[in-house]
Amino acid sequence: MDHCILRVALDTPLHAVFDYRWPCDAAARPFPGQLVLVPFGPREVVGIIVAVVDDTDVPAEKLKDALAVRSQLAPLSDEWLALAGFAADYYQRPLGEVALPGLPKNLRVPKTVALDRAIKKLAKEEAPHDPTPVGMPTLNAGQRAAADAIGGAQGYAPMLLYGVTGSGKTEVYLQACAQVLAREPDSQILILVPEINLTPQLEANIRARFPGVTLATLHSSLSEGERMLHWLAAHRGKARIVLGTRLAILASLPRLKLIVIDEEHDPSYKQQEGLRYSARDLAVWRAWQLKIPVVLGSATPSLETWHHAQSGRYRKLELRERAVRQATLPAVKLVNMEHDRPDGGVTMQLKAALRQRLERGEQSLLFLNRRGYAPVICCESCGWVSDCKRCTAFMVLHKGEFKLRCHHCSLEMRIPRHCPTCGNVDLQPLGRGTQRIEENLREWFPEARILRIDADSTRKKGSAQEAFDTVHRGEVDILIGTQMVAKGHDFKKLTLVGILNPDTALFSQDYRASERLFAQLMQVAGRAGRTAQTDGGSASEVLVQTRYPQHPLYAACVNHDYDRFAGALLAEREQAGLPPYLFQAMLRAEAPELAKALEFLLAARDCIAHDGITINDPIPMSMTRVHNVDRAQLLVESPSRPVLQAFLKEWMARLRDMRTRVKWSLEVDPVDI
Ligand SMILES: Nc1ncnc2c1ncn2[C@@H]1O[C@H](COP(=O)(O)OP(=O)(O)OP(=O)(O)O)[C@@H](O)[C@H]1O
Ligand SMILES: [Zn+2]
Repeated sequence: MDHCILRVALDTPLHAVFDYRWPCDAAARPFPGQLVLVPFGPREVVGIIVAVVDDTDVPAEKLKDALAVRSQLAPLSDEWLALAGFAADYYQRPLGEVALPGLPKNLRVPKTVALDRAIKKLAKEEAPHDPTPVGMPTLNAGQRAAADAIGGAQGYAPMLLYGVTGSGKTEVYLQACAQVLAREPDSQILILVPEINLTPQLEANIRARFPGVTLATLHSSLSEGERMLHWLAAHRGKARIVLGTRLAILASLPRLKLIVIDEEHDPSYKQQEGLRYSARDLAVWRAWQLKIPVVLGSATPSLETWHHAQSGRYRKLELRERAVRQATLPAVKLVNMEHDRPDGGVTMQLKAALRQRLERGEQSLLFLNRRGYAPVICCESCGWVSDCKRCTAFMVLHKGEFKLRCHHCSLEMRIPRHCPTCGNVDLQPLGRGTQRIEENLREWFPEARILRIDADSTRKKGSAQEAFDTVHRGEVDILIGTQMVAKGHDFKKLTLVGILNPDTALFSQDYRASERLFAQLMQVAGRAGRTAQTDGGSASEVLVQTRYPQHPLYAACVNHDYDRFAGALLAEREQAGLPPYLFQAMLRAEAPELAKALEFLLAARDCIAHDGITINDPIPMSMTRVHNVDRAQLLVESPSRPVLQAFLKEWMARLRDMRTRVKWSLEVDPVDI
């Protein structure tokens, strides 16, 4: 028998593809995109065939045989391989490290039991496809125009759906989907949401509207069995709508015809470890590659997207009003904490507003982006504070569990009974987290039904969903939560939002902080007043507690004036030479001692000529130490993306050759500076 050479991408940090021999006749060669089981060191691993060739430079005695080709699975398409290839190139990672983690775990194991079972199960479920939507509401003129623009778009068409909170962007997506599904019987649509908690609401909407359409979801809380089935349904073209979080951008979708990115401004679209990709940016590339439309929806678009919309690169579709008749944007009011001094974190004015809502049976939401009871405890007699011994951070008080916990390295300890340095027994919590506000609320409003939603209260699988359902059913009077409650949710009975302590972000050294704060405030404010007021109901309002009521960011919030605020920020960025007018990459280094990390970064800076590139000085990261390692960073900038990309490629090759024990990584288009 003859043989061929399979060139295989494997999930390893090595920047290479690996050749294997595969005995077969010329007519029965495997295809690129097929999965293959190969020996790799002492293990057997699954890789992706990227090419099938006749010869290899690997000497015959070293060349190993591939063990099995997964012929029961159709090959991943050339387009999918190109997408993974682009992501690998752009983010400077090996192809296998990008492509393989995008596949369900059960596909990447030596045994095929799970795969075979899933294939059988899917074959049994063959359902007729009927794209006819049911119960579609009548759209208002703005929604209609937007839905037609999206549904009717042909070829590569990036669009920004810029619609105020509650303007009914979801309906626009659904109607656009209906048009695409009706026009192209085989088509697939990918819808991304930033956060897993937003999937159930949208999933229910989609199922209700398209009962004859197969929907697959892809997010991190699926079991491996479910993930395999859903992934396979997408890969085989059976799932017509795929709804997922950022990882779904790498789903195999052979007949993809439309991509929707909801809440496109959300930082969760950026993966913050390993392959640090932006699902939004990859979505736009994927649309360009496939020559299909892509919609980015938001009430507070990212400045990158806004910039493209202003320059005409993206088409701007606008929804200026709330979708529900008589629902209006809430009145945003600033409460000056210098005059109305908060007691227990809440001002008199906000307390009165809460009481009024309670009396009327309406819901309120308090937003505080800090979980735990108090961010730190201290000794008032000697000044001791609860530092984490492993991080540049405080140990947060979790009173109910009698624990101090570091939110960065997860170190836990019992709350000390007395000060570790002076023995004083009177240790005080400083500042407030959501748990402490919850405790205060229960004291002030003993009759109210109070619910806290944050990462701590929703640890158990399914508990977040349960909590949100409770709110939707109207069984909560006051909801207190972190950014988890701020996004996308359509709370129908909410008429008051209180924002407790937003000021700290005003003085951050990260130039993106104000963009983020503004978006967050507008988003959380947007949860209020989403339905028409019945007679006697309260007008919806948002109270922002601040010490800086003069700050222009708050003025923009009061006026719901995203346009002007974004315009001003963009002008500032242009003047200061910052993204989106400049392109960046961040090299980070970690070592047990800061000096070693800085030393590596200095060597990295000096190891290469860099025309057209600015390399800044290495600096310690603002949170320098995490889990006993010190971290430093080096920012690289260029006004030209291609110039930066070419430089990074060469630079990374040099760094990989450099012998160092320092752990380093590169982030392209960093979001946290
Ligand atoms: N044409 C319509 N007629 C009546 N109600 C509508 C219409 N379109 C949307 N709605 C309702 O308006 C509410 C807000 O819609 P949706 O949640 O889609 O807003 P959104 O634009 O996504 O807001 P956000 O940016 O805050 O997430 C929903 O309750 C929805 O059912
Ligand atoms: Zn720590």
